[in-house]
Amino acid sequence: MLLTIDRICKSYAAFPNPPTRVLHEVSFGVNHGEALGLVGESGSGKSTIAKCLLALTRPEEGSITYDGIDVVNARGEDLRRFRREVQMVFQDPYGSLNPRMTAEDLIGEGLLVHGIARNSVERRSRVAEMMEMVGLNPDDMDRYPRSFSGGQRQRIAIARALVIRPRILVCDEPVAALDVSVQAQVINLLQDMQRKLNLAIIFVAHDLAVVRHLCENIVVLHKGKVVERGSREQIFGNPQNPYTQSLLAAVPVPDPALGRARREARHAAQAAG
Ligand SMILES: Nc1ncnc2c1ncn2[C@@H]1O[C@H](COP(=O)(O)OP(=O)(O)OP(=O)(O)O)[C@@H](O)[C@H]1O
Repeated sequence: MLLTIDRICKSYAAFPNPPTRVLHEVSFGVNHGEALGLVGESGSGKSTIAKCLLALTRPEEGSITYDGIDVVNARGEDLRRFRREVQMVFQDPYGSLNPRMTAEDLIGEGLLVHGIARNSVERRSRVAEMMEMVGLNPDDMDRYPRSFSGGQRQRIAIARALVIRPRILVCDEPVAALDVSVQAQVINLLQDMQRKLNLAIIFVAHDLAVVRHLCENIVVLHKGKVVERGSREQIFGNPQNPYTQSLLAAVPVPDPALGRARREARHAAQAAG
């Protein structure tokens, strides 16, 4: 496993009330090059997990291990390596990009911060190469975010994360703010990057339909607990947990026979208690 999350628990302070626990012994792992979907409704704890595994907040219990690094207690060179190799794309391409920075500055920032490009010429050429890779025109690198469309801004955010060649990309609802037609393009781009760069992707979403195309494995979260995890085929073809079944009921089914089989399986599971 490249990243292992082992029984993490997290509470938030709720003064004057006692702290509220929002994650209960959450465990899962991600392999090299794997796309994993983390799915659950609003408030189920997805973003809190993402923050824990990016070392932006600390769980009170449990451990997170990345390639031999104890993420919760990492310091110095270990923390720097972790911050370089595990990158993030946020939901809102409008809010996550500094409007005063050009595409070149935004995409090239990580090269500066991590001391990867030796000079501005090399940085510019790496930015141009990355822009091409994500389907942007390098001639546009002097433009500001406001002059790009929503989908293009998300491509800038993806290029910005990938330019320093991370091994894991954590995407927190990366297409939720985009038009449906643009969502598929961004998901295809992520899949393309996953394959080309042997990138592991943790794709956080409230909607199972969104993870279906990209993610080989899926973790279903409900009220801060993992209620089911399995391959895409297991989760979509033979879901065991009633909560997963209810999430699936909201996903449009292109194949009527599959829809019927799924309804029958759901009724059988309900009858069995
Ligand atoms: N900083 C905070 N302080 C107190 N409670 C918080 C904080 N952040 C999140 N919570 C609570 O923790 C729970 C999980 O929230 P979280 O944002 O992780 O869920 P989510 O599944 O990502 O939801 P969404 O899809 O709406 O972003 C919720 O009940 C939320 O109200």
